[in-house]
Amino acid sequence: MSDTTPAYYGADAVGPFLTWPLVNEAVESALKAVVKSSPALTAQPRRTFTPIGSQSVQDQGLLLTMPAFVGNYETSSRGGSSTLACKLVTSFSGNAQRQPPLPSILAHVLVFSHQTGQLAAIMEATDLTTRRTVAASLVSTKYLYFRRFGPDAEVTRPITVAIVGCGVQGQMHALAFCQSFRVRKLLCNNRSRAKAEELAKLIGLEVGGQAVEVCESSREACHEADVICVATFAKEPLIHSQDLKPSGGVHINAVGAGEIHFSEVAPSVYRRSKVYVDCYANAEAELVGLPAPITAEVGEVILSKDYPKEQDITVFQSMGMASEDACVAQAVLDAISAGKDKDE
Ligand SMILES: NC(=O)C1=CN([C@@H]2O[C@H](COP(=O)(O)OP(=O)(O)OC[C@H]3O[C@@H](n4cnc5c(N)ncnc54)[C@H](O)[C@@H]3O)[C@@H](O)[C@H]2O)C=CC1
Ligand SMILES: O=C(O)C1=NCCCC1
Repeated sequence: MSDTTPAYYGADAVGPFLTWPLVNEAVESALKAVVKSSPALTAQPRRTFTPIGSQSVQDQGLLLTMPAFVGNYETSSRGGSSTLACKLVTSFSGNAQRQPPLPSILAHVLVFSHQTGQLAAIMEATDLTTRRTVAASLVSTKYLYFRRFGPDAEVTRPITVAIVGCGVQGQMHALAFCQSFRVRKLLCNNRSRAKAEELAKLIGLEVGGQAVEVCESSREACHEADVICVATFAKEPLIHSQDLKPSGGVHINAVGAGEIHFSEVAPSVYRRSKVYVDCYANAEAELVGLPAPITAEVGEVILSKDYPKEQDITVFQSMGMASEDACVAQAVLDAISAGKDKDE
């Protein structure tokens, strides 16, 4: 009988493969694959939320189950690829206050053979989750912000970036945006100043010569920003219409969530904005009450090239979707087995 024990890949085994080219490509594939008109075959049922405790869901913790099949999606290395996976992820917003602190978001992805249904691998996916979420913001910023200024703007155009919320997501957004785009200034704000200062220090160490400012308020961080990334557990809005650059031409990656996904950004901002999502199906379930209509899925914009206008305010309402995790996990597995083949 063949060995059916799934391979286990811990964080140390997965980490070296989570490069920006790999993660960005896999996430862009997933964003396109969920679009109805795409040639890929995607099944991404609604994720489930299991609240732990009976008081405030957000304070107690959540377990999310996130299944997806993405069939026949495009990759540069393999042509058409398919993946079947389910991510199990917990969100405990109090973890950062523990001694020693733990990440608020912890995850594993189970990857199955899409031909036999056998469980092929279990992959630690905490860092994968962080990076694929940042990749969704990078890809969205490329197409929803930069492309409004022309085909090479993501390489040529300098931007000022605000990071509101300097936890795991905020830190990784800051690093990746400075490494991927021409960031002339990075403005950081966090509820506790110490975290914003920690991030400024990290950027100083990792990205030589980067101009960074720690701001007392989210307003101060946002007032001259072209691109804003907000990733907190705030239940009340942190970003208001009057905080934005008066000239318009602003893109917001709204990544975090309080009790609802859109709690960090004020209704006054949504009402002035074009709002884009990763996936309509999730939005139907998870963005009930969003104060503005949804303009399109990000994948639709990539495929149609129907970019926003220069002065538009755009919001990428990032919920996170299972297809992103499945495509990234599959790309990591492919890279691991390509490495093994080379060694043999
Ligand atoms: N859209 C997506 O795909 C994903 C979204 N997330 C969300 O991103 C957010 C941040 O996650 P992490 O960075 O991992 O968490 P974290 O705990 O590492 O960082 C959260 C940061 O937000 C700040 N914060 C918390 N509550 C706040 C409040 N009420 N007002 C202002 N600031 C507050 C904290 O000081 C902390 O620096 C969470 O809401 C999480 O659920 C996480 C993973 C994927
Ligand atoms: O997509 C994910 O993964 C998450 N989304 C919302 C918050 C927890 C993790």
